[in-house]
Amino acid sequence: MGITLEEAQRVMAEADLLYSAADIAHALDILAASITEALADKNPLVLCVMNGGVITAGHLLTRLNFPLEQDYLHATRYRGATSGGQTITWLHEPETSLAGRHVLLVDDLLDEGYTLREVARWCRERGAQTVSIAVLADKIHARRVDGIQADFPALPLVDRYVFGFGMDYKEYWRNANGIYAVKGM
Ligand SMILES: O=P(O)(O)OC[C@H]1O[C@H](OP(=O)(O)OP(=O)(O)O)[C@H](O)[C@@H]1O
Ligand code: HPA
Repeated sequence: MGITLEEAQRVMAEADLLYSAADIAHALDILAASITEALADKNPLVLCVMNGGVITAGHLLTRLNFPLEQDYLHATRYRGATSGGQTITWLHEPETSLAGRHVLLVDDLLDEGYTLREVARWCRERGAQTVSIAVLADKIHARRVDGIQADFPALPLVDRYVFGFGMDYKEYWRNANGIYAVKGM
């Protein structure tokens, strides 16, 4: 599953930049304003969906200037591959009780939707009063499963395989400070 350093370097050298760091910062400002309007008086529990959600959650949280609690979960479908099955693997459940809470899930990407649909269902099953979803990137295609959409999408994405700002190409380049599309994918 791993790739060589040379492949990682080649993928970056050949990639198309879709959104720069400045584009993302601007989109996150707007996203934070929408979330503030909806949740500022709701004492929300913000759950970062690891791993991909970590950078978006970090940048978003510093823009939310109201009382909230924060925790994380790790649910994965792709596990370092570039295509995933329909089964979600839980690697970590949040410690904080969800009962009666307004839960905001924060992730990098809504693609086919299996991951966040399952995570949202799991949160409701544990008694969350409401579950809303914030994503940095909302991929536009017809493969989205029924019953899932982002309440707070920051940026629309073309139907290509992307990396950066939390999203990985075979576990590399989550650290890229922008959103890039892999050449030919
Ligand atoms: O909408 P979907 O088609 O389900 O795909 C989106 C999910 O896939 C990625 O996670 P991944 O399973 O790669 O786990 P990771 O965050 O640990 O990389 C991403 O962070 C989303 O959670
Ligand atoms: O395009 C993608 N990039 C990275 N991770 C992903 N998980 C689902 N789709 C993607």
